Amino acid sequence: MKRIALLTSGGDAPGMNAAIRAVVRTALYHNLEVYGIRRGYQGMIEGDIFRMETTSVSNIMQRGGTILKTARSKEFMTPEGRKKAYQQLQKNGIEGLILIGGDGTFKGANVFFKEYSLPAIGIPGTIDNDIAGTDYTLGFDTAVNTAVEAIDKIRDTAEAHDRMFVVEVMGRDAGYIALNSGIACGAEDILVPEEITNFINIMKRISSDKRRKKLVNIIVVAEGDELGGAAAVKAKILEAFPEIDVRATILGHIQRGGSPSYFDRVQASRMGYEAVNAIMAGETQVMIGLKNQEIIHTPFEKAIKEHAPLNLKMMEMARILAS
Ligand SMILES: Nc1ncnc2c1ncn2[C@@H]1O[C@H](COP(=O)(O)OP(=O)(O)OP(=O)(O)O)[C@@H](O)[C@H]1O
Ligand SMILES: O=P(O)(O)OC[C@H]1O[C@](O)(CO)[C@@H](O)[C@@H]1O
Ligand SMILES: [Mg+2]
Repeated sequence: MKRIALLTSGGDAPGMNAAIRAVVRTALYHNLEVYGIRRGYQGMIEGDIFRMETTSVSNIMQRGGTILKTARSKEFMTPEGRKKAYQQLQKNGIEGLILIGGDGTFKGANVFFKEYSLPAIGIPGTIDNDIAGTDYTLGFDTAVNTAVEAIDKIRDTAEAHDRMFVVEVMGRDAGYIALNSGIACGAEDILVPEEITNFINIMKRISSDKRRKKLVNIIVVAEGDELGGAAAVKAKILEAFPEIDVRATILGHIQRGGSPSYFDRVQASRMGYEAVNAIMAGETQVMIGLKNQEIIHTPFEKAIKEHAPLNLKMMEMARILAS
């Protein structure tokens, strides 16, 4: 293999730039030519491809976002779109791909490989931490720390006013950010999509807190919880307790930005380095992941079929510790 290409796709995540740097520098060390594709699969379709050198990745490790930009491409979901993408890769002599993204990105890679047999290696980059076959996805650590800093600030004002807050964190179908930021901030309740929320229990807890004059309450809800987000949960609380002073806050995209933590930078460096080694060794359709702190290779098929399980024992622990 002489020439590979690299892209970031789906939601951006802190640490993507550190992974890009690791891929480019490792590839160049092994005399592989490396091309960057801007805006994920959409840029692949449009031929937005450029040669990368060692200086292309200088001074990017500490930056959030992705210098390659990212996108969600509807066109790549169609056979015609993927055909155009393949033609662009052929035109540029690309023999292998390294993809940094979430489960959707690897689903796309899987379909693409079935059609065109182009080798591809994945690096899990999503703040959601929801990919099976890895304990960790890039960006999760930074995103949780951002959420924790924000919720701590919300608790200050909640304490000052004796108020209840419902705080919505990201997680379309995953409760990792909610569970971990909730534990770290001592949230009184944590609502996640992986567990059916028992609202009766929440009402019982609020009644008992009221009896013992505990008025400050933080409820962390993942955006994908079946009850709905912060606004829906607030409305349900007011239905049951119209007298309670409650506010809803949506943390939103603040969780996706910012300088990556040391942990995200180190894991991104390890994964980027390993992705190049894997593609050079002739591997394909595997995602580089972490299990028990060690690098592992997981087939895309497995990574996309399952949802990473949430440790529900930690939900129970969180309830006991916050009681
Ligand atoms: N079944 C599929 N077939 C072809 N392409 C797909 C498929 N699923 C996803 N893709 C492509 O991958 C892109 C990224 O997927 P998606 O938007 O789900 O984000 P992701 O990679 O899961 O990241 P995140 O969840 O962190 O935002 C999609 O915009 C689409 O172009
Ligand atoms: O606003 P966008 O870019 O569609 O992304 C929102 C989604 O992306 C994620 O943050 C993952 O990156 C999800 O948790 C969230 O639902
Ligand atoms: Mg996803």
